[in-house]
Amino acid sequence: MTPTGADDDGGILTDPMRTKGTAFTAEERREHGLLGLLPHTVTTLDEQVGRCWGEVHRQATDIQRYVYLRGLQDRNEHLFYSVLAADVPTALPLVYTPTVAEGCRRFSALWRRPRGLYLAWPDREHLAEMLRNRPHREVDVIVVTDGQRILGIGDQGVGGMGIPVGKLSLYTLIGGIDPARTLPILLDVGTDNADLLDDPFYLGWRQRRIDDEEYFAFVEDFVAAVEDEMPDVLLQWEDFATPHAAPILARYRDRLLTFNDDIQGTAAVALGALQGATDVAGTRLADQQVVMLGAGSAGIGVLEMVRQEMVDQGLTDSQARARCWVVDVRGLLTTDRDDLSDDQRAFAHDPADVADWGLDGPAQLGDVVEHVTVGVLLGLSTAQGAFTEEIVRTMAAKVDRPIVFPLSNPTANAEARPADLDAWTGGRALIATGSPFPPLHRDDGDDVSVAQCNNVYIFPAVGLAVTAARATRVTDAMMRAAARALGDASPALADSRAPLLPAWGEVRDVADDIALAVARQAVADGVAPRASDDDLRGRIAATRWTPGY
Ligand SMILES: NC(=O)C1=CN([C@@H]2O[C@H](COP(=O)(O)OP(=O)(O)OC[C@H]3O[C@@H](n4cnc5c(N)ncnc54)[C@H](O)[C@@H]3O)[C@@H](O)[C@H]2O)C=CC1
Ligand SMILES: CC(=O)C(=O)O
Ligand SMILES: [Mg+2]
Repeated sequence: MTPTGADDDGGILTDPMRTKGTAFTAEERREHGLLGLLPHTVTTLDEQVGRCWGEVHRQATDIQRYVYLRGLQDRNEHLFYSVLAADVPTALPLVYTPTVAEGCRRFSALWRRPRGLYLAWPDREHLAEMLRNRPHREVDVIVVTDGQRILGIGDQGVGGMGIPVGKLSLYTLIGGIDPARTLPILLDVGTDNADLLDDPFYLGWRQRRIDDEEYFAFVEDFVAAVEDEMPDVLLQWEDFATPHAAPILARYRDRLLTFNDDIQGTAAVALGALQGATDVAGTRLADQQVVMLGAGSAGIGVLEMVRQEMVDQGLTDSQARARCWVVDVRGLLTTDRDDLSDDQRAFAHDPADVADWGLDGPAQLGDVVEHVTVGVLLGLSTAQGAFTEEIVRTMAAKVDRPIVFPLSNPTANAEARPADLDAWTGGRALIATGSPFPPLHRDDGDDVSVAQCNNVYIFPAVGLAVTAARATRVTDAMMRAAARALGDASPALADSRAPLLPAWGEVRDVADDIALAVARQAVADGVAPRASDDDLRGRIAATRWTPGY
């Protein structure tokens, strides 16, 4: 509906980027022809925020809170971001993991309004036209998924769109990217989820996924169309299945401004958290045996950065690899397996390394923990409860401060619950999780927060950095710089009882610090124009969008 007042400016009341809702003043109501279209009382933004939080809390379930907040985002973006900013720790689990998983599962049933672009395979001849139909001309950041591996809940088809939408709202909340300059994209290439194919209300292209030859050709056409339409945009790949994620990154990382969040963002946050953890443990990463449960793109991506860090700390490449152990659904990665990709094979052990363990079949996680003095146990496996009491107690019997990160999302997929890890290790475990968990209770009555080791600490800051610095590529060194800057901000460095990662209340300031480190590295790597630290700081501040009328 367009108001028809004397100075009608084309629907300011219903434009989510410009509306103030009940906060339009009496003068503004007259000026824009809104008189009579709103209830009499003029409210402040703070009052609106209070009213909205009241509504959020009155909802019966988290998925209802998610639906309410998504609706608010579609109605009034300034108010939506003001609401999130007013209570980040409460808001984050509602717009992101774990609730967003349910939002993706029920995407078709919950459909309200369009947001972003749906690029479906049957429309592949019209990619350029579809990109030109984007709601906002100038775009700084795209998050794209094909919905095949959404968090740890598998193929959600078109419902995967919940993830780009959620991630981009955090680009704005934490990284200060103008919401009108963000674009969520869903590549709809079908789904292999039988429930969705049978669902009469499924809104995506109701076919099985296309084959790999067609798939990679479609992705190439998509990238080419993005290059034509938005040559400077940051293109973030999100929640692609492992067989597609690494090849896509390898193909495009030197061609445009792009990164894979699950591979590189996860690696950077994990390394940042490990910096605090090893400091508290009084060791170096290079002195640890590191076990990764899960050999998907996330697990291998993290280990690759762990390997680089160990080499930086003085190990040779082969010494570093020898300290990394990867266990997947079949067992330990060993060089005699014929089901490994090149990325996985790079972390496979010689079967001779485990020959004297006396095993009948492949070594499992329990075997590795029994025969190796494991200091760091990481989980990116989607396997709920895989860090069992026996495994954790065995590990904790050999090291003073076991570092245990169950990183799979959403909450139900976590490899262990922090309270259990804490109990099994007598409070010695240094813990970080992928999704939020309640704080740990201490005997002295204190509650200690559990760090949420999630790539949300990284991607908004990287987006802010490349936008501010006008970078043209995302280099490995830039992701390492992000990890170091995050690690430097670990509260555990100053207080060994504190969480391994900064509190959500500080996350925007930390994002500024990470962005400066990343931008500086972009300049050093020659992928951004020369600029002094002061220039970069100024540009980061100028890029930052904050909500308000
Ligand atoms: N905390 C964070 O920031 C992030 C967390 N993740 C989480 O990581 C998880 C994995 O993601 P991807 O690597 O893309 O998935 P993926 O499905 O490609 O890989 C899963 C891996 O775990 C292994 N696995 C599955 N069940 C297992 C079991 N019972 N025992 C041992 N290994 C098992 C599989 O063999 C495979 O190697 C997801 O839950 C995702 O939400 C991913 C990115 C970021
Ligand atoms: C956090 C994230 O990117 C994931 O679980 O896939
Ligand atoms: Mg992801």
